[in-house]
Amino acid sequence: MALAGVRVIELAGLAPAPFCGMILSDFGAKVIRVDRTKVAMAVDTLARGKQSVALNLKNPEGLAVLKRLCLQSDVVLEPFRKGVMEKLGLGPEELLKENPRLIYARLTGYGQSGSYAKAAGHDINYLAMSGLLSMLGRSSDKPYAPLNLVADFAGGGLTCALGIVLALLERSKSGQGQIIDASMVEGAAYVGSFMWKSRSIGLWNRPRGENMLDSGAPFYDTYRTADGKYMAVGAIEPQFYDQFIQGLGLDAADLPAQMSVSDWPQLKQTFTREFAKRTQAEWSRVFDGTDACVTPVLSLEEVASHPHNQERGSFLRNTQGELSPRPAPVLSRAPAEPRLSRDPFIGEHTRAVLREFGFQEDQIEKLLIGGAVECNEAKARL
Ligand SMILES: C[C@H](CCC[C@@H](C)[C@H]1CC[C@H]2[C@@H]3[C@H](O)C[C@@H]4C[C@H](O)CC[C@]4(C)[C@H]3C[C@H](O)[C@]12C)C(=O)SCCNC(=O)CCNC(=O)[C@H](O)C(C)(C)COP(=O)(O)OP(=O)(O)OC[C@H]1O[C@@H](n2cnc3c(N)ncnc32)[C@H](O)[C@@H]1OP(=O)(O)O
Repeated sequence: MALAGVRVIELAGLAPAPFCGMILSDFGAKVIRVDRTKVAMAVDTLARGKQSVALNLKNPEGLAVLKRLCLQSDVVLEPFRKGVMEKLGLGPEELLKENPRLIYARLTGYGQSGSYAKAAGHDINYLAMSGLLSMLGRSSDKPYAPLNLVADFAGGGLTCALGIVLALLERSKSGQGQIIDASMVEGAAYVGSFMWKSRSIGLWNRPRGENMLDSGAPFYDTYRTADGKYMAVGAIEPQFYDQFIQGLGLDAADLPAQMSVSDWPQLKQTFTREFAKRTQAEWSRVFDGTDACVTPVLSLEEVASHPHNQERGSFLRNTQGELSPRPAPVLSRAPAEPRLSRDPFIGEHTRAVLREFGFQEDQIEKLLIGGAVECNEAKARL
């Protein structure tokens, strides 16, 4: 796998950093998640392939353990508010001084500088600050966040993983580590570069929800079918639009021109009426095998059994029976090999990891007794 041999210390966080860690793990890195002690249950649902060590960072011995793990690793991934790691004495200056090859990734909402740097926030706040949220939503409705996909995951976890991979690549030439300042505001804005840069061609001249790609256009929207499901239409180019109109059983000569914006509301009504006449399965049979760019809106329960996804093996099931997307993209020689075993219990690998990092048995026992670390091997064996 592409990242085999890379050792990552991931400080447990909420959603973006766990996703970043899972990407690295899926592609072969050894990812050790540092959890708190005395926690009943892991809230990281993106823990595929990770190991868990439970350390009490408010205990000087626990802190010393973390420092040792970081100094013997390639990457540290931290999801805390600006200044937390420095307060612990584990800021990048300290660690890079002792391990100059270390890649120190800091995944935050607002970045390491600026007046918001220390403020609490979540995806919706970062999305709002990126400018993108103002663009998202239906006509005459308020802005609408598409789950927490854009800032937390695309602009946060994924962008941070890209930064780590770039830093690893650069380190293979320079021998030097570096600090990654991954701000979800900036990551989200960057993911939205097309929106920014396509303003010059007038793609976003109209109010929210009234442009071609934001559900304003009748040929780029979803439509309800007779069985209460939906079809997605993305028939932008004229040759594909023609096939769409044909599939609906309409005659283009009876309709206004595709790009006549003032006629879009009327066209939407026509398409709405037509789609309501058949079920999703019936419309899928009409459009499958054409270039009309019309597809069923599949539920999470349906995606894995759709023939196309099934043929490619796009979803995988772990040993617990849970279904999830397989890692993307697919590399031809060194593809991801995601683990199918269950996620780790908190502290399941404390002892094994400490041994691997050179701690002696008597030292481990002392750390356990003193409450600096916690071990849950027994729970894992039940
Ligand atoms: C929209 C998403 C978030 C969705 C996540 C939801 C899925 C979950 C959110 C709440 C969860 C529920 C909740 O926890 C209650 C239940 C708990 C139960 O166990 C499970 C069920 C729950 C219902 C649970 C269910 C789900 O998990 C939830 C619903 C997002 O947008 S995520 C993006 C958030 N933003 C960022 O990540 C940006 C960077 N980070 C930050 O800005 C801050 O970290 C943040 C997120 C604002 C949190 O601030 P906070 O004040 O809490 O922390 P920090 O200032 O960062 O400081 C951390 C302190 O913790 C100390 N520490 C860390 N590790 C250890 C350790 N091992 N031992 C000891 N101490 C530790 C660290 O030293 C800091 O201490 P100080 O404050 O003293 O410096």
